[in-house]
Amino acid sequence: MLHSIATVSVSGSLTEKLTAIAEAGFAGVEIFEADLIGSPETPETIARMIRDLGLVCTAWQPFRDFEGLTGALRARTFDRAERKFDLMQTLGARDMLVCSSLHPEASGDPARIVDDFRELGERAGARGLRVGYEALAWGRHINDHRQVWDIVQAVDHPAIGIILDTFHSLSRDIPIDSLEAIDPAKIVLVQVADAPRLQMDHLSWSRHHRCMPGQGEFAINAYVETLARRGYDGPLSLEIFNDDFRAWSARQIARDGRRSLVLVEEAIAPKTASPALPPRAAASGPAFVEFAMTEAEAEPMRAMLASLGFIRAGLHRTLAVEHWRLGQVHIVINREQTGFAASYRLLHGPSVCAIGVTVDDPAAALARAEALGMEVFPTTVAPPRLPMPAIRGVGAALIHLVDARGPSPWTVEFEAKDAPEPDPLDAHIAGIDHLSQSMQHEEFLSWQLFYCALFQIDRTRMAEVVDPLGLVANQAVEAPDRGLRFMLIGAHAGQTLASRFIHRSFGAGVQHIAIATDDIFAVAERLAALGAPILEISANYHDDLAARFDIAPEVLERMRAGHILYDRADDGEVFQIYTRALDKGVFFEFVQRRGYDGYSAANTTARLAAQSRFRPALQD
Ligand SMILES: O=C(O)c1ccc(O)c(O)c1
Ligand SMILES: [Mg+2]
Repeated sequence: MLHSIATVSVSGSLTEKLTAIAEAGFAGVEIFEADLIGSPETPETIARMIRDLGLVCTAWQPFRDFEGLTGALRARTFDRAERKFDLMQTLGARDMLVCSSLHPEASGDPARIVDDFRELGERAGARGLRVGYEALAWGRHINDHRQVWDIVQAVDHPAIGIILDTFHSLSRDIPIDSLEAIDPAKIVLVQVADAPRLQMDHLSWSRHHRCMPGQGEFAINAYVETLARRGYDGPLSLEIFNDDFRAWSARQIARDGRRSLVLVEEAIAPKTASPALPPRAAASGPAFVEFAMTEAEAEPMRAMLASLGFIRAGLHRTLAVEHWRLGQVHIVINREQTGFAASYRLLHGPSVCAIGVTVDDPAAALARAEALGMEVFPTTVAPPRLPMPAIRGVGAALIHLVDARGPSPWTVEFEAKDAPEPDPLDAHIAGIDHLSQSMQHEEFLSWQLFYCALFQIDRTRMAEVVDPLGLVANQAVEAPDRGLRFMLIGAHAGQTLASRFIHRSFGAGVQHIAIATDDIFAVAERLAALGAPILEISANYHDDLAARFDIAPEVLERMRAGHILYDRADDGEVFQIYTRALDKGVFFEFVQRRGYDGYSAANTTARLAAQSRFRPALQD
């Protein structure tokens, strides 16, 4: 199916939109009326631009409030249609989208509507144009594609067909098997948009919360699969009204859109979609987290790591790079003064410049990333360094793809010179539980799609969490065995912890490293002995725990003393300890899960309140 997108889906001027759309590899574009009206370019110039960019104009849209009128109003609307037909011919658009009427005077009488479309079909057909009728979910009389299909059949005109839009059908829970009744030859266009399931009126839901297929909760794949199986092979066109997308980079959003359509096709026909697309990468977990810092910045970092029980396990054989280890948690401090890490440090300050993810087949994962338009970072290294393909991830930091079956970088690249014995805590640390990445809310859906496109990883439900200075969106993506988990934090503009981090680091990145333990009380004791900078939790929190749960008093006292957070859900429970942030940047968590797979929103709120005590005072 031809990949198309409506100009309303991306930000900027019409020419910026068209450029971004062509760059992302779309073949078609729907010209949205408001974008054309707002453009200083003539329709002739825009038509030339569309052609020069190698695009076809899939449709001109929307033509509103057409059907069901009488007298002068009816005459006027046909006159308006003729003018738009002129425009379409200049633009090189063959198809017009007519969306169902909201006009207060419009009649819902099907016979009148059929007459109107028959006449419009005559006029369009005479010019070699077509009209597609779309049911808006909030249309005054027509708000269901089954009604439109009845009308299109009754009109029975070669220039009149149906336009389907997944949002309008699925937001109204219209059964997908109703599509089986539609003659695919009569489908002018299929618009695709996903959305989260929200309780609100359809118009607001549609105009503000649509998202790319795979970013929401609608059964887009089943919808498109039904149409493809029925023989529809016309355009698949994204039409995404989304407040964040309007405020973000047109290029990024267009790229995400293309990626989402490739993924829909992969899901419905895995064999035929694209031979260059290896399957999603099986990832077993984070292999390491690499910090870029200067020597002066490395000193407090080392002190922090040592206070958490990490030991410096090795020094790189050729570079100013250190390997720190606690259990199976590997931290790298890169103090090189040239190269990627140094450039990253210059741009973002001391921060996480790369993470490693262990995958079964790095070459296939890299090929998939490339085929999905992800940015591959060139890495050519000489021994002793191991080749480790890399792609750009959140905040332009690298994701190194580490071969699960390859040699260990810790023994090949590093030398265990003067390494101390592991800390007693070592035996209680399994590995990294998850990494949290803070980002602007506008890019939140983009990174969610990125992870789900590349890895065998799924999303959990999005949660809104309260920071004392604003709401933040939290959404985890996790591998089926939960070996690899990322928590994505979407910060709205403001002073929240996540926003302050983004300002501090000049962009998105890893803010929080959660370490899995099997004994939180052993951790609490050891951290106290080592003098770790523990985040102090309000006594009110532990009083509330006593009210909510039946916890033995002596256990509760140990939690209070160790600043341990606790939650229980179903049959599981979770214990958490947080550290203060290092230089307003990254902080650590120790987490013990007992049959608890979530990310306690209540504890996140308590933790954010505790962290908020260290922010600068607000200015009036
Ligand atoms: O929100 C609207 O008005 C609108 C316009 C055109 C469409 O195709 C659509 O799905 C919605
Ligand atoms: Mg639509």
